[in-house]
Amino acid sequence: MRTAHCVDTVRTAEAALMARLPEGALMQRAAAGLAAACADLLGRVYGVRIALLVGSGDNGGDALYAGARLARRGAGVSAVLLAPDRTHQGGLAALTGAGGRIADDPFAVLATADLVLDGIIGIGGRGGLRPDAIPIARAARGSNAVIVAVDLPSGTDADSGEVTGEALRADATVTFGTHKPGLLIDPAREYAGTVRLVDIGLDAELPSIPAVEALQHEDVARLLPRPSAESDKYRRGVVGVVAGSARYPGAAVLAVAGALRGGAGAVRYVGPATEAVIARFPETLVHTGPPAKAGRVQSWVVGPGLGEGIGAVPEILASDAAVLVDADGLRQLDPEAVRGRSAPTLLTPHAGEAAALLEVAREEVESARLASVRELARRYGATVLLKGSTTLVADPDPSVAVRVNPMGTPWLATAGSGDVLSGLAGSLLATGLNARDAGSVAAYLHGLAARRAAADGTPITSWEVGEGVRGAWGACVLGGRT
Ligand SMILES: NC(=O)C1=CN([C@@H]2O[C@H](COP(=O)(O)OP(=O)(O)OC[C@H]3O[C@@H](n4cnc5c(N)ncnc54)[C@H](OP(=O)(O)O)[C@@H]3O)[C@@H](O)[C@H]2O)[C@@H](O)CC1
Ligand SMILES: [K+]
Repeated sequence: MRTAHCVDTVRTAEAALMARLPEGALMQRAAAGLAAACADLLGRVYGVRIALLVGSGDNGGDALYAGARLARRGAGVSAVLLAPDRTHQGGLAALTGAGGRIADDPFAVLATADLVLDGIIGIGGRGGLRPDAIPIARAARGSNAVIVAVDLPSGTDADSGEVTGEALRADATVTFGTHKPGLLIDPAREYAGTVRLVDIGLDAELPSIPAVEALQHEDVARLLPRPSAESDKYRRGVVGVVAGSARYPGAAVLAVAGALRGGAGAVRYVGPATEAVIARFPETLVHTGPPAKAGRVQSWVVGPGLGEGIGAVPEILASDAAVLVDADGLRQLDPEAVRGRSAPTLLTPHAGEAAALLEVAREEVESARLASVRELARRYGATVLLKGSTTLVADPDPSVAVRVNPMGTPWLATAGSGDVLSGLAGSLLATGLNARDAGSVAAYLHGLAARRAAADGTPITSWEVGEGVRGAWGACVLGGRT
């Protein structure tokens, strides 16, 4: 599991650790890890030209001490001081003592740099870059240098992943002690590039429950259902899929495709697209009457491609099975009917649907994804999976870590992929996973399936994503064992 903690938590942990260590020890650990990461990225240090962008805080101090280490190994290091009268004095002395210098002309230094270290602001920053830093950040981005952000890309918000002004887009970020939520959540994540975590000994001081966490192969492998010798199809779980319409029969087929690959023992399809479903998947149990008469299920998936036919939603919400509500099912969703449920409930909106549920503009959701998913989970008293390039899954209990899916790919932005995801997550719910695990494991498998299918750089269809779930499942189980 990759975990991320918020700034206040990091500060508290840092204070507890610092109280036991000699002054400056933490910054030296950070700088040593940062310098080593830069050396790895560059492949060599001697003769390399490095520009440090140095702000007024300790983030700049890290950059200066790392610059001093690299200068001692033969790099030509120049520091661009954005707040000359508030520069970290110890760091500056270390840099000049190691042969580094203060840049007279930032633009000339940036034009020839091989590597730029962004130490403008770290976890103490507020808002985007200030006006004096903007032309310098643009010159850095416009150069041929590799840009390495210190702790986080300057101008991005550490806690929320929001980017409210201009920020410096990095090729790599070296972060200290723990990930920050913004390094995992869009839009800030896109500015971070490849993220490397440097251990500075903070782990023992950090709370065991992070703010945000991301599953990895071994976590998924641990959560995936496995049938036992006594399992029959009913004990493995039955998922009911209420999806599709005369206008959108394909949504039913794709939701069933996902459901068949999520580990449930049987899939019941309820709706008008029985012929299309059976033609593709003869193993599906089909029913054309109301869901209540379809037979027992452990979970319902309701919504994909229903169009105007959303009459079954209240009936399904009133059932005692786990319920996943997606797409058209989210329209006219009654918060009281959702909040009153005792069985697990998972809502799976994309940004537009989430915006409608929150009665805000779609851009507001996209720019504040973490806050939006938390607010939806709170309002509906349900687990919410907010789809997107970094899909988030929030529990209604705010003390539970929000899961972020690290397996997204832009190729998944294709018609029908959400239908596959709903079926898959609903199937995992039927096997007994709780809503947060079902949603986050489904998002992971779905993303991994898409990545594998698009590995050769060609566009993929939602059908192929469904087909790829088996391979993704296998990759997690095999990867999880190693
Ligand atoms: N915690 C840890 O475990 C460890 C932390 N370490 C390091 O310390 C870093 C945190 O250092 P920090 O607290 O000094 O804050 P930091 O981000 O450098 O600067 C904030 C200053 O910048 C200013 N400012 C604010 N917004 C701004 C903006 N938009 N644009 C421009 N300036 C802006 C604001 O001052 P103002 O100008 O508002 O008076 C504020 O005082 C952390 O990220 C990590 O790198 C490691 O060394 C070791 C372990
Ligand atoms: K930074």
